[in-house]
Amino acid sequence: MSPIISVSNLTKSYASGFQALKGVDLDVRRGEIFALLGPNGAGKTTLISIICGIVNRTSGDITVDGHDILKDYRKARSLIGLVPQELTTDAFESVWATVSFTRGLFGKAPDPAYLEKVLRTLSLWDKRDEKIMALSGGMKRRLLIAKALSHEPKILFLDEPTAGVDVELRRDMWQMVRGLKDSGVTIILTTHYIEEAEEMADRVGVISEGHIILVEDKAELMRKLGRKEMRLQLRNPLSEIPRSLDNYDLAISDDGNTLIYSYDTQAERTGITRLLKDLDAAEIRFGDLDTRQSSLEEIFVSLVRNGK
Ligand SMILES: Nc1ncnc2c1ncn2[C@@H]1O[C@H](COP(=O)(O)OP(=O)(O)OP(=O)(O)O)[C@@H](O)[C@H]1O
Repeated sequence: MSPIISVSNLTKSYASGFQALKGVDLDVRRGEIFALLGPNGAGKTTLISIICGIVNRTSGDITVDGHDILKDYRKARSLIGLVPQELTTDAFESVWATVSFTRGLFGKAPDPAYLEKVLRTLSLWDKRDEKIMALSGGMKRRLLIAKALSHEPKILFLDEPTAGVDVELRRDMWQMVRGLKDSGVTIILTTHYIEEAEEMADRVGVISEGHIILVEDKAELMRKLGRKEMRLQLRNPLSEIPRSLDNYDLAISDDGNTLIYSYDTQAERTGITRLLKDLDAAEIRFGDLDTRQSSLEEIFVSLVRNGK
């Protein structure tokens, strides 16, 4: 299937001369949730603003569902809903007027039943006659999403959708985004919260200093780069690791009570059986043992560090 968004060799230099994007290639697949991760200033907002036609590119090509975003701007833009980081709507408008107006801006015929469905999904139906200024922060965020959906886009961009949102609302928003995916909308989200990507994304792209340094299936990424740790609670504290165990990637906790063994999840052998034998030979006894897998956060931090 052809990608729904295709970006090739995209560059962006701002008027200041700063080069925010340095030759970005990216395909977004139809119907997926794609998470774009990157540290502050990496170029995430620049990239999505260019795809959405808010910022001009310097060079490169972008198509949205086959439509060139410059030559065929109106068509390309009509397929996209953008949820920006901040609300820019008139505070004196009502919720209903805002979503109706936005739909009209895209030249779509009125469809109160559709807008009602959107507002109900976002738990804003009861607030439809409220003025925006009377909404809570969480409701305002949901209104941004309702606005972005008002013209029935096929693609939804969410720029930091849950920044500064409490845990409960974050979970609600995740659920809502999953529901949108189920209804066939392709979703691209930028986020600082690795947990969000870990929870939601089908694929993850990492951007650093204007380069896409990696695009991968989330599950594959975690399998490939993930490391596991086995933690052994020692019966007697250790101050140093015996020489006989030099071949293992071992560390001791600060208090000396835990021995930590790191191993590759992809390696054919974990080395655990051999390690346990060698520990026995070195007369190191332990009580409890547990394992943990590295998180996407740890993977991300090491990627960005190495990608520089
Ligand atoms: N209008 C502008 N003029 C000059 N430089 C800009 C402009 N907008 C953004 N930049 C610079 O481009 C770089 C990328 O910014 P961008 O907002 O795309 O990053 P980001 O990855 O979205 O960051 P954040 O996570 O902090 O939102 C930054 O160094 C920023 O300072």
